[in-house]
Amino acid sequence: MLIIGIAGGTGCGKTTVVNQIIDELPDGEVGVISQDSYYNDLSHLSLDERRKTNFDHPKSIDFDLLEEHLSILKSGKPIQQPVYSFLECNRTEKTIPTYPSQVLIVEGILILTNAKIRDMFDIKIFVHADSDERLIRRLKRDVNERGWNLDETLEKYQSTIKPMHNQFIEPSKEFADIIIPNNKYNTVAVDIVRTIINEKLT
Ligand SMILES: Nc1ncnc2c1ncn2[C@@H]1O[C@H](COP(=O)(O)OP(=O)(O)O)[C@@H](O)[C@H]1O
Ligand SMILES: Nc1ccn([C@@H]2O[C@H](COP(=O)(O)O)[C@@H](O)[C@H]2O)c(=O)n1
Repeated sequence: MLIIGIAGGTGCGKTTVVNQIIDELPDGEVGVISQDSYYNDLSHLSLDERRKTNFDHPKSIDFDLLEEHLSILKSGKPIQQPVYSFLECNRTEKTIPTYPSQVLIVEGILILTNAKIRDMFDIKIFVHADSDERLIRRLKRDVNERGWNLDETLEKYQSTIKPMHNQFIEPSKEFADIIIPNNKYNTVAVDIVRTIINEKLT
């Protein structure tokens, strides 16, 4: 199994790049795991308390479970990937059966910050977009899709998202084998990654 890790700050375009990569590949040959599925279970907190959680710190992620799941998939067995609700700020009771595949993409803001997870990747990619681009994309998404208003998003950006990005995410860029500039859609970079994957699949 070839495991590709794709990191980068919030709004840099990780999900978009992953979708562009897999869009033209044969169905079911490339599996995808999102770091978001592995946010800690916060069922013991009220929704109000959960909404105040710092979701940009490495401690917010259950890296032990992610590591266990990657090992199981590597050994050829399926896992039950947790399903995360951004509106509830918590894992749901649902899981998605995820089967071993020849190629597995793992994406998330913090995945290159954890040494054990990093070491499981054959290829490490960091998607870069300037912070103003990322903030604009993030504002639109949080307000339209994730249940936050403009003031809440800006407050969160200044109090946690930006400092956590500078402390943990940006420094993890040094572990990347490939950096994809993504202020604009980067079809050349996407084609290169797809070529690497196709070589593995043939
Ligand atoms: N290169 C790009 N140029 C303009 N908008 C983009 C680009 N890449 C992604 N977006 C948009 O930015 C938003 C965040 O992208 P997404 O892929 O969800 O980022 P991430 O997964 O890194 O948080 C989405 O609305 C997406 O359509
Ligand atoms: N309940 C939550 C949990 C996380 N976030 C934010 O998601 C960002 C990471 O996801 P990307 O798709 O942007 O990579 C991260 O910056 C968290 O602040 C959230 O808003 N709500």
